[in-house]
Amino acid sequence: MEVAGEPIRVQSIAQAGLTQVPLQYVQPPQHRPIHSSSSPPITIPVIDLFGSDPAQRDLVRAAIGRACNDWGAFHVIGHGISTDLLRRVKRVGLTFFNDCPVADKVRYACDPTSSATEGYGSRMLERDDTVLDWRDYFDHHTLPLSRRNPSRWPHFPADYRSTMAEYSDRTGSLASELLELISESLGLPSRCIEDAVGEFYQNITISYYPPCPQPELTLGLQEHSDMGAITLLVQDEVGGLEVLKDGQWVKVQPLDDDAILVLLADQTEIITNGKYKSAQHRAITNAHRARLSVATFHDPAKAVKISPASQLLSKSSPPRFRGVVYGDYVSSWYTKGPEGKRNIDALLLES
Ligand SMILES: O=C(O)CCC(=O)C(=O)O
Ligand SMILES: [Fe+2]
Repeated sequence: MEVAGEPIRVQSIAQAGLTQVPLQYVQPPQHRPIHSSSSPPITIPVIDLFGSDPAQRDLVRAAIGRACNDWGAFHVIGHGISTDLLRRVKRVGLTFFNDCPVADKVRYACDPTSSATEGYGSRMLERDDTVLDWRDYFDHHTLPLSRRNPSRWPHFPADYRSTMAEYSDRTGSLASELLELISESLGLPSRCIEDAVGEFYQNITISYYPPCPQPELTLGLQEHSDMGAITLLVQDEVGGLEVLKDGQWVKVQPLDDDAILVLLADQTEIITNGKYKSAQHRAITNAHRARLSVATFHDPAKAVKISPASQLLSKSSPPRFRGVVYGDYVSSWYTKGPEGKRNIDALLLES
């Protein structure tokens, strides 16, 4: 089932045909998903970017402002990334997980002794005592170009590396355009958030959630908000992502192939002084079908200090967060665990 000495991959457990999940994957009752059809009948906003048509910019900016305010998450269409590329990125990911033998996959294993290293893995946190996610992943370091080394990515299928590189370039530009619109929606200069973040450190994580014999006891990915500035996410048609809205978990229904989900992440919440909140989300599992998602994270460099934008501060609007060096934020996230939004909450100043 496993190559000797290699950490367990969830896909191998799923393929062993167990009827019960191993205990390490069983969530405590308060974190178990409620598997019912009673998800609130509300859906995440869908915003058409109209291919960046300047004539539509006012309209788009206003829609983005509302979605950031109400949800911290929204779908975009009309974003200029071709449906063909979105399909290809999901297809190469799925082909790697489904069709590459385990012995080949583990050649790309990430370093299990430290967090966020590039490659094929399963555990997210450094702590040993946490409940494990029902998920395997492949993490790619994609931007800046000095970090990008496609020889560390799967060689199979043949177009894997070129597809990921193309997708990285396209999502990097889209993230930049979205941060401009988000800044403008708060009356800030277009480059305000991007200037605070600095050059993007982009990572792309393909998550693979095998079918799970006990979906009611497990989570594919525990509840968290992403730690960087902005995440762009595509998922296949299976579904399983949920976003927390006013204390309720709302299913993010997969849309047509061309929609991309935008999730505001913690550094944007800090830079906007809490005017926009990062989206808390999680992935649930199902008993029947494997699910795939591709998350593209845009983060500051580790040395960058993030603080609320000065333009948003005044006597009547004091800073709500302490400034933080991004590398320290990341270390604390991986050692303490996300537990919802505990890491950003720890930076809140008394008001
Ligand atoms: O699989 C998903 O839909 C969510 C993935 C995610 O939240 C993440 O990788 O941070
Ligand atoms: Fe996430």
